[in-house]
Amino acid sequence: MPVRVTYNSPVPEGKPFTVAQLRTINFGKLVERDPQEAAKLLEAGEKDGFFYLDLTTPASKGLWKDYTACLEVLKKWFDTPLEEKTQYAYGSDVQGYKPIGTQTGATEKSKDGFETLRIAQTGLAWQNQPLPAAVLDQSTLFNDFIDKTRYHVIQLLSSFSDAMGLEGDDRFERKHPDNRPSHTSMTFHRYNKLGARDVSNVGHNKHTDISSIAFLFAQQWGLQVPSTTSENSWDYVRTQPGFAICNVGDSLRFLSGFRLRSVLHRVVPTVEMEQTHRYSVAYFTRPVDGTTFKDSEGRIISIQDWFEKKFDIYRASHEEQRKNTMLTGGIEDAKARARIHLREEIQI
Ligand SMILES: O=C(O)CCC(=O)C(=O)O
Ligand SMILES: [Fe+2]
Repeated sequence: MPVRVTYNSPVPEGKPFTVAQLRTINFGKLVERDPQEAAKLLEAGEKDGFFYLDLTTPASKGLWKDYTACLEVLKKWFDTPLEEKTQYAYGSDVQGYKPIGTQTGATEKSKDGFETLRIAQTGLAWQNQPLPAAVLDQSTLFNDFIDKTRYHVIQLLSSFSDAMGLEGDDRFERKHPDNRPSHTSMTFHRYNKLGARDVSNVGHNKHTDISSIAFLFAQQWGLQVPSTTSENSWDYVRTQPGFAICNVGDSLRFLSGFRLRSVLHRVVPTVEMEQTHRYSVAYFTRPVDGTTFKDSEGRIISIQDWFEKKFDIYRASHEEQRKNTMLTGGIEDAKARARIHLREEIQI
């Protein structure tokens, strides 16, 4: 029986849709080093690869509030003319502006439907690729937001290490020291509403993330993960205020010897996006430069190489993307897909 709900639907009224049921991890309990919560985190990492992180306790230091304040700044900035925004398009995949349509879209032959402003880990201070004044004028706010998000991610990495019994240099957080360069980046996305993009610009094609952990703030429908039950069908990920949506990326999958799951996901236009832009903010945490691991093609590869190859694949044609395991990490077969433990059928 469909469940009655009170929130908006991603699809036109009366049409059914399915929602992935993810585990929720309490950040406060991880900080207290509660072994049961760390075990639950490990289970979420092994089985689903995606989980909610409850940021509503004091342990989160007001992170959600910082996110909403930064988002307001970016919403205004995204509304400035394209010529203004392209001044910040440095061709970098960690810093500055990316216009719409540079990657493949969610449907065959389409291009992506989102623009981004990226802030590299130390990017607020970069003189050679400066960020827009709107961001630099609020650098304390943005620095706080990045630092607090990072604090959460390092805790997650440390809790994964605890739950897996890792010691010394094998611990995941040890691959992410603050004082070494990395390709970590805070990324603000705007998925343009229908009138503000070409119809051939469609969402964000299926992929796994390069990151060790991707830490997502979103308040609107659009994100999907593969359905547990049928090939080629997808479940929506529900957003909840005060909760981040976290996922394991390729780097952590590889560093964990394939024990943790890096899950396929994509973003599709929703009914809301006929009228309204969709915004999401992702902190893509990447191990420091020089970190190596065995990838899904069996090669020993550095994080910088994986990063470059993966971005080439994000930009390649759909046909090119199908030629190897880089885009999806080789996890598209039915067995690998059928892991997220429950789903809910909904009709509004
Ligand atoms: O916008 C989202 O909800 C997810 C974005 C995403 O998957 C990505 O940028 O890698
Ligand atoms: Fe992603």
